[in-house]
Amino acid sequence: MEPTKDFSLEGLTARIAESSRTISDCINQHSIPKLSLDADGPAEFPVPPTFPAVHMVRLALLEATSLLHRLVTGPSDHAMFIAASHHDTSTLRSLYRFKAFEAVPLDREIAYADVAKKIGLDEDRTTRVMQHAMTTGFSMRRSPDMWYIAEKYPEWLQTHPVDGQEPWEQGLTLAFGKKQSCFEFYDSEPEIGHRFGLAMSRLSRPGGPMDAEFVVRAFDWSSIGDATVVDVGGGRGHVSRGIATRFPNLNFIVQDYAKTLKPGEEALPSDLKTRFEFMPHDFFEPQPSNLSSRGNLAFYLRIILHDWSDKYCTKILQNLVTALEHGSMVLINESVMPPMGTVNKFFDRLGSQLIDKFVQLIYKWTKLIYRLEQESLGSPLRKRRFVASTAYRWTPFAGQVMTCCNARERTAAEFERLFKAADPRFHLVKIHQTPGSSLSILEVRFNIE
Ligand SMILES: C[S@@+](CC[C@H](N)C(=O)[O-])C[C@H]1O[C@@H](n2cnc3c(N)ncnc32)[C@H](O)[C@@H]1O
Repeated sequence: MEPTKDFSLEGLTARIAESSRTISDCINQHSIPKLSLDADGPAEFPVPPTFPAVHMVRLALLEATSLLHRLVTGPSDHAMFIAASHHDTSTLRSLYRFKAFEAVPLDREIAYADVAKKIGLDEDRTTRVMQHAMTTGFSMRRSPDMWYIAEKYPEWLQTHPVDGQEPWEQGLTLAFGKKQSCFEFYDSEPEIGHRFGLAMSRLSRPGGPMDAEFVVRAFDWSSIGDATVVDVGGGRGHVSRGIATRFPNLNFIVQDYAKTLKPGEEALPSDLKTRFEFMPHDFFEPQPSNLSSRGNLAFYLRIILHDWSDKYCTKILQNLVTALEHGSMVLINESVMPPMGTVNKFFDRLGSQLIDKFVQLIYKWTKLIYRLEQESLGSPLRKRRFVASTAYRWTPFAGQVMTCCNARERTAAEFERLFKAADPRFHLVKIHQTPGSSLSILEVRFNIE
């Protein structure tokens, strides 16, 4: 479906009607569960990926509905809603903090007064907070994996107009009065740290936006031969486990904070125990000098660099160098942002990993890839086969890492610059992308052009 050109009320509504019909027809003809917001309705868009054309239509429908909403709202009300949208997140946070989601049964209605009693808050404010949350579409029937929302970020910007690239230069510092990186904060607040660990594993769940299965498919892990993969900042080792079960030639060292590693080590299935080591290691320290005695090493960093500013990413990369040999492989598993304006407007602004899977198809079909490569990489890299992984620029993560970590999501060109700044011997060889994954694998080799 061609990008929307007619932004009039009539043009957008006609497009919405047409797209809706296509989706309904597909659902009816193939006995697919109907779209529904009921508690027992499908949790995700129910049309399977085997109907890629319908997913493109869905993308067009989301774009048109989002534009229609903006059109009808009008610029000044739209700006006002954006300015007030932090109340949406703050009410959800309140509900999360008081475990209100757990207090609402799945199978029956409950009075506000009873929720208030369960969570230990007064009825009036419980009611108001819940009602506000419900206006955002929350049915109050699921417990969300909440991310920290740095409401204090605008205040930070106002008082700190120069970016020192330090990880504590963000909203959390103002909100909690502690000059800490968000990871030091999680480490000092066990309950929140635990929640973050759970959220990370959940994002990688089967069918989730960062399904670990994509890691297995994006890259031919058998190509690195008999090797030990060092999963730097590997959390509970959940992603390494997925790779290990498919590639028996690989052993794994999972590095992270001791507290983070512990539940992963305890949950490791017995058949993987001989192939895994959980090694507490701070990635701001050089890799242990005895690591090279482990034979062929490959380093793997998944969703690590996006948590840090360039200054700190440079240190993380430089700390690998003591353990690298000529030709060593460093695999960076991250979102690679496409340039602004090259994607569907809905995703430019809002982002959604759910639809991302189909955008690869759009790229293929519309030959956008070549343009993207040229625009994002510039002439020296033009001949290489780079494929932008994510179709959206402003992901929830881009906002999250900016406001909570003083960090950033990066384009392919920004990654390339980062590798060179860390050490000119790092060479970005290829960006591996699997349709469906919101993350790419950037294959970096040490000292090999
Ligand atoms: C965004 S999570 C990614 C976890 C895992 N790689 C994944 O893909 O799910 C970032 C991880 O970096 C870890 N981390 C943060 N600072 C660290 C440090 N200085 N040294 C080692 N690990 C660190 C965190 O504990 C967390 O597990």
